[in-house]
Amino acid sequence: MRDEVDLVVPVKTLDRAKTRLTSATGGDPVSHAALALALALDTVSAAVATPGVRRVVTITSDPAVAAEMAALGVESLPEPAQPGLNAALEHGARTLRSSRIGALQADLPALKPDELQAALEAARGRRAFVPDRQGTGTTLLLAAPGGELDPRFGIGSAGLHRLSGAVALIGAWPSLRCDVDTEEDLRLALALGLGTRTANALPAWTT
Ligand SMILES: Nc1nc2c(ncn2[C@@H]2O[C@H](COP(=O)(O)OP(=O)(O)OP(=O)(O)O)[C@@H](O)[C@H]2O)c(=O)[nH]1
Ligand SMILES: C=C(OP(=O)(O)O)C(=O)O
Repeated sequence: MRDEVDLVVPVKTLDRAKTRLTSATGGDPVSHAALALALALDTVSAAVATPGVRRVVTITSDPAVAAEMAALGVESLPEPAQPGLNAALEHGARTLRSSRIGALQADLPALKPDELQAALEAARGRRAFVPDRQGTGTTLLLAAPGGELDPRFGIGSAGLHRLSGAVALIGAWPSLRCDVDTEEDLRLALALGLGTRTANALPAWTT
């Protein structure tokens, strides 16, 4: 039987999301929100297309994000009363009660389903994580089957996940490791091949 996983994807409200990318869209809030939404939609579309992913649920209190996700057939849960990324992920994991749960960041616009699939298989049933391309952050965290997610996202999360006993998965998965926080990240993701929504929302300087 295939070892399938349910993924929780956290998405901030668009007016607060991706502040380090603000300059990329010249400070225009409408273009910025469109880019932040496109990053999340391309990430989630790739996750949905991954054979080992059974279900994807976003955690967001932004109705515009929830509506766009619903159009992809993806359910959204509102954020819990406790603020913060890890609280949102814990809430999602508790609500889903999946046999195997994972957390995927929502800013992977070049994500390729075959790379996500390869990482899921490399975990081989262990609690595991994929570091971002710099090796300091985390793009994917997987619980062991039946186990807790125990998310420790935030500054230096790769080290924190390692210290908490999760296995670091390092493979030739550039699209899975290329989270987009800055203009430089966006250029790298562009070179890897962006999803269509992000490609359409790109600022003028990329063309
Ligand atoms: N639901 C929810 N998602 C969050 C929260 N904080 C961060 N995220 C999401 O977690 C992922 C990783 O966060 P970051 O890479 O720091 O993204 P960000 O906070 O939008 O970007 P910056 O403002 O530049 O820090 C992104 O998908 C965010 O949307 C939160 O409090 N709630
Ligand atoms: C929250 C995280 O993302 P970033 O470092 O991209 O803000 C993380 O990697 O834990």
